[in-house]
Amino acid sequence: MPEPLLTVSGVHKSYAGSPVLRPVSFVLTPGAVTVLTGPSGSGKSTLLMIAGGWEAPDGGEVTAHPPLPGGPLGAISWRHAGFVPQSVGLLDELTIAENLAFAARLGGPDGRRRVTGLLGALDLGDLADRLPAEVSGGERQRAAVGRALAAGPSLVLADEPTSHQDSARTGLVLDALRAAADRGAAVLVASHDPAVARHADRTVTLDSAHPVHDAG
Ligand SMILES: Nc1ncnc2c1ncn2[C@@H]1O[C@H](COP(=O)(O)OP(=O)(O)OP(=O)(O)O)[C@@H](O)[C@H]1O
Repeated sequence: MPEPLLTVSGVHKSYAGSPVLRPVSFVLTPGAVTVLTGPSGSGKSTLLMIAGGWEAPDGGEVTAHPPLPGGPLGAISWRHAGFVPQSVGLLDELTIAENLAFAARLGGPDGRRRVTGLLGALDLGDLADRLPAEVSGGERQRAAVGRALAAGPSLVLADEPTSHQDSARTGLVLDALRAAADRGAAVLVASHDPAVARHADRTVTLDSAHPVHDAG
């Protein structure tokens, strides 16, 4: 069993005194896909942001071994942490291929080959030259998955990356994430989708920060 790449230890967060993430501890290991589940509002997105260093926890620690190089703002650099935001967030003025190529530039000389492979693997080959506004929501989401993987990061953080996919395309997204793990990335996927959970090597379940009380 490889050593963990990232150790999350007792991390928790509140906003305005109200807990949004209960204390959670787990490790992410190179080669493994870990699926993060939990009720809506249990803090999955918040935890992904904390894991990548884009948000600070109120307590607990996230430690990388060896330390992952930081970008100028203190988060893990995009070269090392590939992120699929729930909001997708492609650059509107660039084509689908250019969005991937832009990220791939961070990943060295294999970038162009990696982009071509990802476009094919994510069923985006015919859409490569379209702008994000000219493709569907699911296609934009798959492009965001491709962008996250294009630099060959050692850590992949994906927030609901199959929420706009049919079952066949869910399989393509899961295969792409699995391929990233197979080449040594530690992959963390937040998802409500049972198909994603079935694909997990490990599952981390968050407790509800705000339990829903039965009105009756
Ligand atoms: N900037 C913020 N200020 C205040 N509250 C916030 C902020 N960001 C998130 N929250 C709250 O924190 C809680 C956790 O949000 P988060 O998006 O992490 O949950 P989630 O598990 O990803 O939810 P979902 O499954 O619905 O996407 C929610 O109750 C949300 O309203």
